[in-house]
Amino acid sequence: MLRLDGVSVRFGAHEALADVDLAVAEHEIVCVLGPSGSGKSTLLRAVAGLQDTGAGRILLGGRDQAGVPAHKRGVGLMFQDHQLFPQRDVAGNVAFGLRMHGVSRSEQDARVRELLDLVGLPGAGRRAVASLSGGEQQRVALARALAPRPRLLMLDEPLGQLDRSLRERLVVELRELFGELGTTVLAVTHDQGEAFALADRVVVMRDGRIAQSGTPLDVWQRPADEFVARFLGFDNVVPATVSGEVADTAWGKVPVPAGSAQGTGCVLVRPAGVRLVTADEGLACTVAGRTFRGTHVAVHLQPDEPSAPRLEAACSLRDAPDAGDAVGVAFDAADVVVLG
Ligand SMILES: Nc1ncnc2c1ncn2[C@@H]1O[C@H](COP(=O)(O)OP(=O)(O)OP(=O)(O)O)[C@@H](O)[C@H]1O
Repeated sequence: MLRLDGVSVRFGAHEALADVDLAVAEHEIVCVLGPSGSGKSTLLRAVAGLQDTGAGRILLGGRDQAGVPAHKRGVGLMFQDHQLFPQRDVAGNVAFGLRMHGVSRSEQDARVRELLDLVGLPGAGRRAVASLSGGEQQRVALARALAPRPRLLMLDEPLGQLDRSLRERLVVELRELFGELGTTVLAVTHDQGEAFALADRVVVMRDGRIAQSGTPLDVWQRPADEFVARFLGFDNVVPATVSGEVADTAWGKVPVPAGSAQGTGCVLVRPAGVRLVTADEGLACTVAGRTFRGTHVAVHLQPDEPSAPRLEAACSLRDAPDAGDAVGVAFDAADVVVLG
C-alpha cells in the first residue's frame, strides 16, 4: 500500500528524516513512535504531500507520488488538534471531504449519517462543534477523515489532548473500527501505551531514523538497543561484557538467555527479572524508595557498591520491602535482554 525508499528531508543543516525505508501493507495498522523532534510528523507530512522530500521515493499503491499534490493522493489525515471548522455543524464538518470530491447532496447526507453511527455519535449532525466534548470532537474529526474512504488513513497524535481514561477507551474502539473497515493506518504518537494498544506494528524513530520496527510484542520483549529500551521506560540498563550465558556488569554476574550476542554491549533486566532475596545473598542493595503502580510496587534499589547504577524491581503489594531495608538481588535470565 505504502512504501518509502530512502526518504530524506532537511531543514537547513538539520536532517529531520534520514534515509527512511518503510513499508505499510494493506489493512495494516502501523504506529510510529518516538520522542519529540524525532521526525514523526515530518514523515506523515511527506507521505501526505504536505512536505517536499530532498531524496528518496514515496509509493502509494505502487505509484511514485513525486509531483502528486496532497489532494490527489487519496490519503485521509487527522491531526493532533483535529482542526474542526467551528462555523460548521457536525454534519458540515464530516461532509467536508465529500463536498470537495463533488459527491451529491443526498449521498453526502447518507454517508454522514452512516459515519456518525459508526463513530458512536448517531443523530449529532446538527450540533455545533463548540458544544461537543473533547472526545466527541475527536470522533467527528475521525468521521471526517474516514468519509471520503481514503486508501490510507494517517493520524497524528490522534488522542493527544484527551484525558487518560478516555484515550484508553478510544484506542480500543479505534482498533476495532479499523479492523471492521479494513482501513490501512499510519499513525504517529509519542505515547507508547497508545501505540502498543493500536498497532499491528510499531516503528520507533530516533533523530530522523528508524531505530526499530516490529510487532508490539517483539519490540517490548526485545528492544533493539539502549535508546529503544530507555524510551520504552526500561531503566535497568547497564554496560556489560557477555561471555556464554553470563554478563559481567556493575551489578555483578547477570545470567543471560542462551544464544545472546557475545562481547561488550549493554544488558537490560526487566523489573520482573529483579528478584529480591535475603540480604546475605546476591547483590547487596538498600531500598531507596517505592512507587505505587496500581498492580504492583516499583522498588528502587541502590546497590551498596556506590558506583553501580540503581535498579528497579517489580514487587507484589504484599511483598514490597520498605525504604531503608537491606535486601539481596538475584537476576532471572528469562527477563534479561542483551541489547545491540
Ligand atoms: N518547517 C520546519 N522548519 C524547520 N525545522 C523543522 C520544520 N518542521 C520540523 N522541523 C524540525 O525537524 C525535526 C523533526 O520535527 P517533527 O515535527 O517531525 O518531529 P516529531 O517527532 O513529530 O515531534 P513532536 O512529537 O514534538 O511533534 C525537529 O527538530 C523540528 O524542529
